[in-house]
Amino acid sequence: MGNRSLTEADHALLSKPLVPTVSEHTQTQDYSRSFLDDSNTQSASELHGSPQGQFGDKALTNTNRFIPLANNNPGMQHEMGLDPSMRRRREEWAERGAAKIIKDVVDPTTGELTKHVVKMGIKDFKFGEQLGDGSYSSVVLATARESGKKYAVKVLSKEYLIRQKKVKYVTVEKLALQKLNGTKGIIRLFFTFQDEASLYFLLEYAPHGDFLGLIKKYGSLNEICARYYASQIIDAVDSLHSIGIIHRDIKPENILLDKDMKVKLTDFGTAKILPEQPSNAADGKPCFDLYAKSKSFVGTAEYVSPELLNDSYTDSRCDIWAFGCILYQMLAGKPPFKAANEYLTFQKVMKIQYAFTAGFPQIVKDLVKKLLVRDPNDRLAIEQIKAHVFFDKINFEDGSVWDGDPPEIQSYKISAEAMKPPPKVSENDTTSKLGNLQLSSRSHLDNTPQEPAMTSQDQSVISMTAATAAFNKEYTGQPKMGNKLSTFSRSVSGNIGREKAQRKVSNDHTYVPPTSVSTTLKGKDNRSRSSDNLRSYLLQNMGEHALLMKDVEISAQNLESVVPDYRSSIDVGPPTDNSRKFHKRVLVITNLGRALVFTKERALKMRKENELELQFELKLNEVERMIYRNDQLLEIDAPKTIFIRCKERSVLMKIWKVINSEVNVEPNVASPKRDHKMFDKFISQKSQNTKKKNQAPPVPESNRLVNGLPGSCISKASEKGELNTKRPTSLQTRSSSNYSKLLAKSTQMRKSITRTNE
Ligand SMILES: Nc1ncnc2c1ncn2[C@@H]1O[C@H](COP(=O)(O)OP(=O)(O)OP(=O)(O)O)[C@@H](O)[C@H]1O
Repeated sequence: MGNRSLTEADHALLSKPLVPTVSEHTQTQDYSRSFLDDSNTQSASELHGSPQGQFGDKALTNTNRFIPLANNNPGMQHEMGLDPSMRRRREEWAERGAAKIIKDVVDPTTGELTKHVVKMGIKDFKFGEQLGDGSYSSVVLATARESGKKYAVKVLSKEYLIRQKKVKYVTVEKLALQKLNGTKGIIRLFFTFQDEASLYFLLEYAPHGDFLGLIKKYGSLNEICARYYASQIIDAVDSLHSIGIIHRDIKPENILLDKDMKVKLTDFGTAKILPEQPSNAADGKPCFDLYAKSKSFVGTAEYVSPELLNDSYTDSRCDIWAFGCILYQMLAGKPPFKAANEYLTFQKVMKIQYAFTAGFPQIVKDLVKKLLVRDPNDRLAIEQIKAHVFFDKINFEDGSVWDGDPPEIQSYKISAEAMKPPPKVSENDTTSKLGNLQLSSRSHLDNTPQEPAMTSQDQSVISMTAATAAFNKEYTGQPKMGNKLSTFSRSVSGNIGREKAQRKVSNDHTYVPPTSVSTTLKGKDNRSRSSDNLRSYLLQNMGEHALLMKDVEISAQNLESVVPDYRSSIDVGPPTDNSRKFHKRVLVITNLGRALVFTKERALKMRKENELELQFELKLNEVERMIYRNDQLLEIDAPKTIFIRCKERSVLMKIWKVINSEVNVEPNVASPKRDHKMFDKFISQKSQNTKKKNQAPPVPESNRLVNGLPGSCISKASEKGELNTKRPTSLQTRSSSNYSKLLAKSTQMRKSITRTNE
């Protein structure tokens, strides 16, 4: 044992076994009384004379964790070789640390049902494989000797908990799980017991592992799967919040999949249990202040909310942020904020610097954009999430979200459907859905009403149609390059700014095809109308939302002059930082063939950036062939022919790949010299170069940040480079003040390194 003297909480933990917490109804068991008695509570004086010191120290000499070994008869094996006093201690602990369960026993002769108190401890289970490893526990599969039922046992070393000052996490976890007992979507805690070295949480076994494993296995999840799991996750989060519990570390590893492949949230060690507020609600429902600020630095870098990093607080809305990250991850296969180390990840989160992957489904994108919002007040509330058009077919009220069979797991594949803008939902529909979700009954909405004036659906419709209308309007005028692009370019500040800008252009929420456009810009003559090398003309409007442009041509020369640092960035995303500049050059080809080309120009003197946007749409099912005219020009033959010229061959290749994945048209290589191999070679070279360019500046060995913190703070294991292969770990080991100091230090260090490199 370490030298640190025990705190009151430590004493309590060590002396008072964690007692049964929940009821488990089986034929023979009745655990309806979750807490039986405290008779096994040990006094402080007893504690000092307890076997803890001797046995615990011995058991924990080599490891911080005591993990029960897979065994068939631990009683026998373990007792062998123990000296009599140790054996006595062990027996004492088996008695003292056992959980006491009330069991219904049927008398075989009389048939009478009587209640028996049964003690359950380590000896009652066969331990099997290790299921997982957390930052302060190991989780092992256990089979009840009597019933053969499988459980997951979370094993926590007492000494480790005390040494690492994590006793309170265990207490919180136990209390939270007790409070949540029986709640859908939450892992069930049956009971807890302890022996001299460890605490044991007997948990419901989730045989399908964690959600991260599922995403990794399939690479991503399609919309159907994402909807299924996201609806369960958000419903579970809703339940937590309504019971006054904030999870604060929601991430795919903490979402388990039970035997029916349904969601079970776990790991409540860093949860916040809110005190109940006086309620005058007629239904007598408990009331909690879900907006109460908490300053603890908890969570996991990739899922931590920006308010914790920027303003050092969180409230229940950090769970909504994490939900947004996970939703993104389901479709994209990776979290939105991810960098080489925690420090860089934090930087991204703080700046809300993320980008949607190419082909990200529009409807989910619309929702994610409203979740990954810096200001928690602007983030959708749970009721608004549930009312989002993505969950249109989900009934959150009747519990059916938990009833249906899970869909066949499939990875996300771009489709024409996915690229459609989110359907317009009338305000009435949304209001009634929100109403059905009993908005008013939610305490956090009672306390701080959010303004659901504009639904997410409305906003997205504005966004999409206004973008098109804006484009049409601007493009029928004189498209100009560079600084002259006054009407066409815009400085974008986040999605909201962007939508506002678009709304300015189109005051109407619905898109009216601008028929005049097709007549003003028609035929090859239009090329000469352009004052620069960027030529485009609109042939006709197809359908309600389609905008078909022919001969969109961006000359390599032009691209170079407009975008000196134009690289093969194929990505889509909102402006990527908060400096009100649109930094990304984006080319997106959607399945509707809607291509957006964003470029930027930095006028050095003016320190201004201009953005240029081109769009065209073509119907993929009408694509007949694609031809590489040369390595900078791709011809797409459909009823109308589209030429895309771009200096970047990899861009063209990507376009071809995206279109090809839908239409299966082999590209003809016009020039025999340039075959696919050449393209591939070029692409791999290019991506290597791009990777190099995008890498963070080299950090001197001595100053290297490990896990976001100066290397000196980190143990050797991390320095060996295990960091990147590890799953994201929770930050709960650092206290808020320590963390702030370290973050400040690493920020400072980073700055000086960057300065040096500059
Ligand atoms: N009930 C369960 N059934 C199956 N596997 C489980 C169960 N509980 C936990 N696991 C596995 O063990 C891992 C660690 O569990 P858990 O997150 O509860 O530990 P922790 O020490 O609290 O971790 P963290 O570092 O996230 O705080 C999980 O990611 C999961 O893979």
